[in-house]
Parts: sequence; C-alpha cells; structure tokens
Amino acid sequence: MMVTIKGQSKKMGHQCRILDTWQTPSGTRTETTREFGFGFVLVMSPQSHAKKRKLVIEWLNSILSDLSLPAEASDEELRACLLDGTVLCRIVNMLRPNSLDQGGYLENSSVLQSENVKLFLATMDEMGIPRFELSDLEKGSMKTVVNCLLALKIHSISSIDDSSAISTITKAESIDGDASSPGSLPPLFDEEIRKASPGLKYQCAMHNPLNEPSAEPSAAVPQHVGHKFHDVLQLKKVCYVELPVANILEMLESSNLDNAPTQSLLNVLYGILDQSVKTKDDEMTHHVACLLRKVVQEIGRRLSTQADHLRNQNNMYRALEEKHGSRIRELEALVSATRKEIKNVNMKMEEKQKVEKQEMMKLVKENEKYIHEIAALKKELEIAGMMDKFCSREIEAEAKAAIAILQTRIKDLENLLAGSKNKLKDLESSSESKCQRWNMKEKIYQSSINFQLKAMQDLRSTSEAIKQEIMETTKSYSVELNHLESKVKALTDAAENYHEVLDENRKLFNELQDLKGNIRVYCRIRPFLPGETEKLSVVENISENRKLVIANPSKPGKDGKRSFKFNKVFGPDSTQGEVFSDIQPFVKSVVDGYNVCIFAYGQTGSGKTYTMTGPNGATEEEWGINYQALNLLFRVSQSRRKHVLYEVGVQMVEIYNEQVRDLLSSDGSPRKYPYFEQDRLTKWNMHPVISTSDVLDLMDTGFKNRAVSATALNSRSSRSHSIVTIHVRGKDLKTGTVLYGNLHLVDLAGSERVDRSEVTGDRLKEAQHINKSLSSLGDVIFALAQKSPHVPYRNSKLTQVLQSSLGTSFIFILKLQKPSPGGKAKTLMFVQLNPDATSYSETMSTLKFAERVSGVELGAARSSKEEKDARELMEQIASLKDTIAEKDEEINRLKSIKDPKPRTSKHLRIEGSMALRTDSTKPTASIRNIVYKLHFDQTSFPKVTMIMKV
Ligand SMILES: Nc1ncnc2c1ncn2[C@@H]1O[C@H](COP(=O)(O)OP(=O)(O)OP(=O)(O)O)[C@@H](O)[C@H]1O
Repeated sequence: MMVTIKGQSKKMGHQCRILDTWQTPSGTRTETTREFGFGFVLVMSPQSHAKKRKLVIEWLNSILSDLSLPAEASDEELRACLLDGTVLCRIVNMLRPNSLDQGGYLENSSVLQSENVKLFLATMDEMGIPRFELSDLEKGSMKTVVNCLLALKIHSISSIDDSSAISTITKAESIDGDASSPGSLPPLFDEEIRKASPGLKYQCAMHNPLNEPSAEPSAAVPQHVGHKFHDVLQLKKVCYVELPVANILEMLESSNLDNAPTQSLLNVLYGILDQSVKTKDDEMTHHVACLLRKVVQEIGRRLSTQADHLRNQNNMYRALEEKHGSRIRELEALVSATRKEIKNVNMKMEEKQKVEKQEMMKLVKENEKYIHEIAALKKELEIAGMMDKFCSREIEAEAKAAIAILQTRIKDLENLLAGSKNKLKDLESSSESKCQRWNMKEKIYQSSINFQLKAMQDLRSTSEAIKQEIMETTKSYSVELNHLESKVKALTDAAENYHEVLDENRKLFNELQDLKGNIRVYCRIRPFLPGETEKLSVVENISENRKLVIANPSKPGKDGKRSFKFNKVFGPDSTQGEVFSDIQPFVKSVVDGYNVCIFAYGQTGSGKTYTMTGPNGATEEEWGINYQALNLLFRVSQSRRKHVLYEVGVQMVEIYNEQVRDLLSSDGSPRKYPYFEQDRLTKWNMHPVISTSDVLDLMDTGFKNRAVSATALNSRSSRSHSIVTIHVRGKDLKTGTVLYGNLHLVDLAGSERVDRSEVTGDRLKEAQHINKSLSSLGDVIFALAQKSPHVPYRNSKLTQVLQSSLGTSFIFILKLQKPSPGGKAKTLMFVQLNPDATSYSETMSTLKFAERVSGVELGAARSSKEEKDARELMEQIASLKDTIAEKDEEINRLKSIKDPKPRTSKHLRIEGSMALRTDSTKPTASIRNIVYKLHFDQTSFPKVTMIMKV
C-alpha cells in the first residue's frame, strides 16, 4: 500500500490518496486509489515491516482472544500461527459472517490446511484486498501476508468508518514514533472515537484489544456541545435542534463536512431524522434543514465517487476480460488446429500401420510358403538319399558284372589286335602301290591344266581382237551417223523446201483453177423416182462425162436433139461420193483462204436438195455436199492443227419472197439482212462449230425453220433459196498469217415456169420472186463474164448475199487477207435435171441458163495454148509429188536404221491408223503420215521432227 499526500485543507486535516497495488490471481498487477480526508497523514517507511507485523499481531490478538500471540513474534512464528489457515478463516468469519460456512474450514487439519488458506485467499479476492500467495505463507516472504492482513484490517475499519483507518494509521504512526508531523492526532483519539460511536461495538472491538465495553454516550453529550464540530460529529446522541446556530453555521460554512467520515455524516442524518420523528415537530429549524441538506449532499457526492470508482474497476475488469477472451480464442484456434494436425498424423499413422500390417501378412505368408517348400525339399532329399543307396547297390552289382564282361572282351580284343597287326602289314604294302599310282595321275592332271591355261591366253588375245573390232565398228558407226546427220540435214532443207513447194503447189493449183475457169458448171441428172411410172427420158446420151445430148420427145430424129457441154456431167447412177470427190479441191481451197460458192439450180423436184443436202435421214454415204464439205473442212483443219489454228463458223439463211431470214435463230423470225455492210456479214448470227455433229445439229434447226409448202409438182418443194455459209479463219502458228475463206452452199428454189406449176395467189407471188432472183443471178454471172463495169448485184437479195463469192467484192470481206493467187472467188453451179420427158421444156430452159453461164468461162478454157500450159503444170505437180514420196521413203528408211528397237504397241497402233489414211497413189497422204510418225518418235530423233513441222 502506498499513501500519497494530495494537499492540505484550509484550517485542519489533509486529504490523503491511498494507492493500493496488488496482484490478481492471474498475475496481473492492479492499482486502485482511494482518497481519504485526515486531520494529519503519516507516510510509512519501507523499514516498517516489523512494525506492521506487530500491528497485525495486535489486531489478531484483539479480534481472536484465544490467539495470544506475542506482540514481538517473528515472521516464522506468525507463519506457524497462520499456516493451517484456521486463523485466517476465523478472521473472515468474524469480518464477514456469511462468507464462509461454519463447517467450510477444518481446524487443525494438516491435510486440508492449504484448502483453508485458499478459501481465505478467495475471500480476499472477492473483497478486492491485496492477497498473498500460498507459497508465500508456506515458505516465502511474510511481507505480502502481513500487508494483506493489514489491508484487511484497514478495509474492515474503513467499511464501517473511515476514521478507523485514520485511527489505525495514526496509531501505526504513533507506534513508529514518527509523530512530529504537523496535524498528528492526540493519543486519546481512539478513545474519543469509541465514545462517539457507542453503537458500533464491532469497530470498538477492533480498536480495543481489551475489548472494553462501550461507554454510555448520553452522559457525554452536554460536555461536547459547544465543542469543535468534529467532536460533535462523532456523537450520535446530539440534539441538533438545540445546537447553537453559530455551531451549525460553522459546520455549514467550513469544509469540515467534506472531511468528515461517512458514518459520522449518516449519524448526523439519522440523528436529525430521529429527533424530528420523536419530537413530532412539524417545523424543523432552517439551520437544521440546511445542515441536513448539506449532509445529504455530501453523502450523495461520496456515493457517486464510489460508483465512479466501481465503474472504472468494472471497465478495467471488462478490458482484462476481453484481452483474456481474445487470447483464449487464439488458444482455442491453436488447439483446434493442433487437434486437426494430430488427427491427420493419426490417419497417416493408421494408413502406414495398415500398409505395414499388409506387408507383414505377406511376409508371414511367404514365410509359411518357404517353410512348406523346405519341408518338401527335406522329404525329397530323404527319398533321394534312399534312392541313392538303392542305386549304388545296383551299380555295384552291375559294375561287377561289367568288369567280368570287360575282362572277357579285353581278351577278345587282344586277339583282334594281333589279327589287326597282321592286316596292317598287308595294308601298308597295298598303300605303297596306290601312292605310286596317284603320283602318276597328278602328273597327267598338271599337263592338262597347263594346256587349259594356254587355251585361256589364246581366248584373251581373241577377245582383245574382238574389242578392237568393236571399236573400229563403233568408229565406222559414228562416221555413218555423221553421214546420216548430214543426210537428215539435207532432208530438213528438203522439208523446208517442202513448205515452199506446198505453197507453190497451191499457187499452181489455183492458177489451174483459174485456167479452167472460175465459174464451173456441173450437170447432174436425177434417176427416175419409184413413183414415176412413165419411163421416157429426155437424156439421149452422156459422152466423155462432159457432153450431154437431150432429145425432144415430141420431135424424133436429129432435129429434136440438142447437145450441151459442161465441166462435168453426172448421170442418174452417179453417187453422192463421186459427185463430192470432184468438188473436193474447191472445198479445200476454202481453208487456203478462198471464197467458194456452190449452188444447185434446177426445176422443182430435179434433185437440188438431194445434191446439196442429201435425202431425208441420209446415211453418211448419202450425205450431200453441205455435210461432206464441212466434214472435209474439219478433217483438213484437224490435220493442220499443229501448224494452223482454224476457227469455223456457220450461218444459215433463206431468201423467201425477197426477204432474208436467219434459219438458225431460235424463233425463226425474219431479220433484216445487213447487205449494205458486207464486212458485217461474218458477224451476223454466226455459230462457231468444232465438229461435224455441231454442224448437223445446226442444219437440222435450219431445215426445220425453212419454209416448205406443197405444190402440184413436188410434195417437198422448197419455195425459198437456202444458203449455208461456212466461214473459216486460219492462223498460221509459225508465221502468224491469218487466212480467211468462206463457202456458200446454196440450194436455190425451183426454177420452173409459173404456168406449169399451176399456182395462183401467194404461190404465184412466191414463184415470181423466185424467177426474178434466178434471172438476176444469171444477169450477174453474165455481167461478170462480160467483165462489164457494172454488175447488177442489187437486183435481188440472192445476188446481194452471194456477192462475195460471185465476183470481186470478196476484197471487202478479206481486208486482212492477201489476195489469193487466183485473185477471184470460185463458183460452182450444179445444174439439176429431171429426166422425165414431161419436164422437157423445163429441162431445156435450165440447160440454156446453164449454157449461158458455162459458155462464158468455157470460152476462156477453150484456148488450146492455155490447155497445154495447164497440162504442163499438172505434170509438174505430179513430178513434185513423186519427189516428195521418194523423200518420205528415205526418211522412213533412215528412221528404221536409227531406231531399230522393236515397236511398242503404241507405235504399231499409230502406224496402223496412219496406214489407213495412206494411199500410195497420193503422195500428200504419205507426207502427212511421215510427219505424224516423226512426231511420236521425237525423243529418238528430235531434229528431224523439228524440221518436218510444217
Ligand atoms: N440422184 C438422186 N438419186 C436418187 N433420188 C434422187 C436423186 N435426186 C433427187 N432424188 C429424189 O427426187 C426427189 C426430189 O428431189 P429434191 O427434193 O432434191 O428436188 P428439188 O430440186 O430440191 O425440189 P425443190 O425445188 O422442190 O426443193 C426426192 O425424193 C429425192 O430423193
């Protein structure tokens, strides 16, 4: 306990703050302060332990009369007195009668003495008094014990009357002998307290070691009235009503009440109230009332101070509780974590134990297995031992028998050995003779080997000679090869010349054509048809295939006969193939850039359509000129495809009643023909074709669109001119030259006279248009023949459309084309005749028209000199063709030398196919054949291939 002096009052007394420092059971050090008012305060020095012990002993002796401890007892004596805890428990029972049960402690029980002390200490804790530890009491320092008891003593006094504490302290000071401090109380102070508090026997007992009975206070009252107010407060039986006003004022004015003990104040309070009740005085004097109020205020103030103090303590305990609570939570968390860890460890341990247990079981099983095996082996061993014994006995017996046999055998062998020795001697003698024979044989073989070696040397020399020969042959072969190359070179030159020759050929051919005439007239007489019964023909004779004699059926004899001469006359038996073979050169010249016009003229039913197109559903042999010409063009263009790129286009129009209609348009409706712009002709609804089947399809369309109507003369009489135009554009891949040619194939409408066809109205109009256009055609041809400055092309649509093929106007079309050697277009007219006598007049009319056309050109051809020239040219062409054929053969021969390998199936196939085309009588075919062959063999003979490309 530490007491500090706070300050000094105005007149008397001091205020004292008592700082209690103690340790809680958990070891926390706690401090509390309490303020007391004192008349004077003594500060106790640290050396006063012995004095404190003395005070404590006195106090104990005073409250426990049977204790009788000597006042100067030592710490150990005090320890011995207190050690069993009985004294301590008795003190508590005295101070707090209900805190410990009567039987709550056991006197003189050495076993449970510590329990007594613990009870005491628990009570101290409850009371908030600084306690000591059990160990202190048992063997430690007694200071804490003495302090605790002293605090208990002070607490017991202060709880009843703080003045007791003052008294105790004062008394302690007086014991210390340190009474020199100002304000120290007089020695009778205790006595006065006892007198002022007669009702508090307990307090008196505490202060009176002799336990003196309390004095009667009533006798002392008059003596104390008028004394100091402090003394007054100590008296319970004061008559406050009778107190002088001066004294009450003094009490009110001064701060004495502040320093007065609470019990004194309560005494005053109770006294006033008792007296007021006893006296039954309704009116309390004002002064007494003021005093009462003052006292009540003071008591309230103190109560609030104590409440604050308790609140502070409470807060402090709460803070401590929270702090400990958080620590407890932490510890709990730690404990739970530790428990989990322990659990995991336990699980792992259990698993490990399981595994070990399983392994253990395995080992045990294995062990058992080994034990069994060992036992089995032992048994086997025993059996084997027994068997061994048995066997050894048998072996011994056998050995004995064997020894006996062997001994007899040895004897036999010895006999044999003797015989063998004799035989050996014989053998030695025979081997010597054999050895001699072998030596002789060896000599013979040696001589044979020598002979063979010599033969081998001869062979080597022979092989060398052969090698030499091969070398020489190779050399000669290379010389020959060089020779061959030079020959090939010559051939190459020849091939190049071939191109030139070909051009020349073309030129000559056209010149020949020119000489023959650019307008050629062929006459064809159709046979009688199956339905025609009257078999009287107007054709008298056809001679040299050129002359035709017509007989007038109504005029027999010479007068009725008239002869006509044409370029060719085809009788009724002539086939389509024969007719076409004669016009092939014309058609071919189209791919060389010429314009050709072939048309059929004749009366209705005379066979124009048959010649130009063929019969309905014609087979390939029955194909007319249209199809065959196109087929030929495709064949030629195909054969030249490596050198010339050809494009072929087809147009098909008809002229009906002087209107041009496109027969290949899908709707077949008439269209205006662009006759004023000739160069647009080629673009006008031209259909590109790449094969004969394309052409057939197109023509089918065209013929379906063609206007057909029945007349009295022919069930399939065409009343329009049909014109199939084939445009051919060829680009020479080597030179880039573009050649352009066209072929007009014209199937004219019937040329019969109007009066015979018995038509009227529209049919008459059609016939008139047809006659007019045919007449215009004749006029144009005649004008061309006369070299007239004006050619009447525009008189009809027919002549306008055919203008390009009939005369000089082709120049307009072939702007990019070099004029051909002939310089003109070529026209071929088929004059179709009906042999029936009934058609005589129409036949004559047709023939006269043809004669008119033919006569013009034939006049030019009739010159005998020109005919001679033509013959010469033909001979030249024939000799050139022969030369080319010879070259072909030479190339073939050279090739067979160069490439002696057996031909593959591919080669044979190609050759075979070529052979089909090859005609020995036609050198051109032979040349084409060679070109193909060389192309396929170019890997072995590339140079020739390159050269031979035309
Ligand atoms: N050389 C021929 N051989 C066999 N039959 C033929 C020959 N020429 C014509 N005919 C037949 O004669 C008939 C009439 O021929 P085609 O129709 O060709 O005459 P056309 O002159 O074209 O008549 P149109 O002017 O009315 O068209 C047809 O049945 C045809 O088959």
